[in-house]
Amino acid sequence: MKLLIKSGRVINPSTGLDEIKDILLIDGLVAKIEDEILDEADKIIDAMDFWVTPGLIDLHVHLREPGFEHKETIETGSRSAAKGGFTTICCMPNTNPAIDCKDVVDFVKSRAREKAIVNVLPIGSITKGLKGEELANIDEMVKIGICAISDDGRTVQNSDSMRQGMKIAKDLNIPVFSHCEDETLLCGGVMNSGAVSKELGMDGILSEVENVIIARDIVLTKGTGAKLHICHISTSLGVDLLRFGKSIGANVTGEVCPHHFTLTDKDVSSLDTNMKMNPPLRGQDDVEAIKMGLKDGTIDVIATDHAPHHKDEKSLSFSNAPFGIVGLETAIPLGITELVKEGWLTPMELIEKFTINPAKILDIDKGDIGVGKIADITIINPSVEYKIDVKGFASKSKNSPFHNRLVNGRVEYTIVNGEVVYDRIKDNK
Ligand SMILES: NC(=O)N[C@@H](CC(=O)O)C(=O)O
Ligand SMILES: [Zn+2]
Repeated sequence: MKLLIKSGRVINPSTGLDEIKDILLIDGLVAKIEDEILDEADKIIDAMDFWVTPGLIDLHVHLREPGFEHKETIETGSRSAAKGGFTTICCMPNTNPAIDCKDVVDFVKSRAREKAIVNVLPIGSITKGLKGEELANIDEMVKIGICAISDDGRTVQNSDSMRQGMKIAKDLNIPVFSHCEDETLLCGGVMNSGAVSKELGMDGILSEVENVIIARDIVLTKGTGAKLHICHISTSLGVDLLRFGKSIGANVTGEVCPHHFTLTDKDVSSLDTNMKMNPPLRGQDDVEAIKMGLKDGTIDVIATDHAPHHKDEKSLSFSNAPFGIVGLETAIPLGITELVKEGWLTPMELIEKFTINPAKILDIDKGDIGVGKIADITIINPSVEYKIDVKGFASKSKNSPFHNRLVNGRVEYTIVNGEVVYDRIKDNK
């Protein structure tokens, strides 16, 4: 099988390449990257005016299988990923049962093999049942192929358990993804604590809830040397703590989600439950700090925290609805609209945070277009303007705060192992 991508703007952060090129893919691998390729091919994609980038990698996705298939399945989540331009996604273990032992890892891997159209890398839990105390059998899960450990959705409240988990992760050379929330400070909050929560009469979530654990885990990684990755940073001080951690040589990286650089707690005023997620939408100062952190390289990765919930669950009152929003199909347009168009990031810097940086954290040979490498590639129209429409989402769930939002940028093709798994025109007929 030969696939020829013609005349696209190839943006490859790992080599700094940003030029118009042709790319030939043969049998799942990149065979040539040249100014002009005249070889015959089974299929030709005209990528004129489009960006051709390494396949996007999402470190933070909730696929909900096993246990919550009414929200999403590995199959539908992978279709949503493909439509969003992601060729590799890491799935969080807060399923039922949790991904906390060999059997559940096996199950996820075999479902992914049968049903997923993108690469799915399971994340194992740190503690059994995500209960934050007794460690899961991390060693046996690593042997059969988890890419990281995390209790995401929860924090390992017990600092000693977290430290022991980090020591094991360090020995096994896998990263620890930390969802940062001190439950003793939480007090049942449902949105950011501040003027807006007061006005609405809603219980607030202090920034301290998040910041205390970010600080704790940086301290713990400084001691253990484990590779720590801070999930979904939403606060200004959280960005400063990450910057400080890096400055003292801690082995730490961090991610932010598109909603945290696009929206603020003012958007919660409507009490739309699609504005409810964890961590919550914060203040304008936090949004500015996140954008500064993205720009100066403190924040390594943009991840979606794709958290599908059924419409009946999101129809509950704001206080009772579950935390979380879908994100796979809106990440690239929000990144282009809010960060590139507004001058915060160059296209190269944006793509870096979706490709080579997450690949480095996972220590996998992806996120880089090079001759001989696996052909995972995303093709993006960066300028087209349109309104996001949740009805078109491939995800089973539609819980997005971005319905009807005017954006620029759209994924045209997603290619995994040299095969087109998403073709906008063909797949939306
Ligand atoms: N982010 C969320 O609001 N929800 C996530 C859990 C998580 O990522 O913390 C979920 O699983 O629904
Ligand atoms: Zn989380």
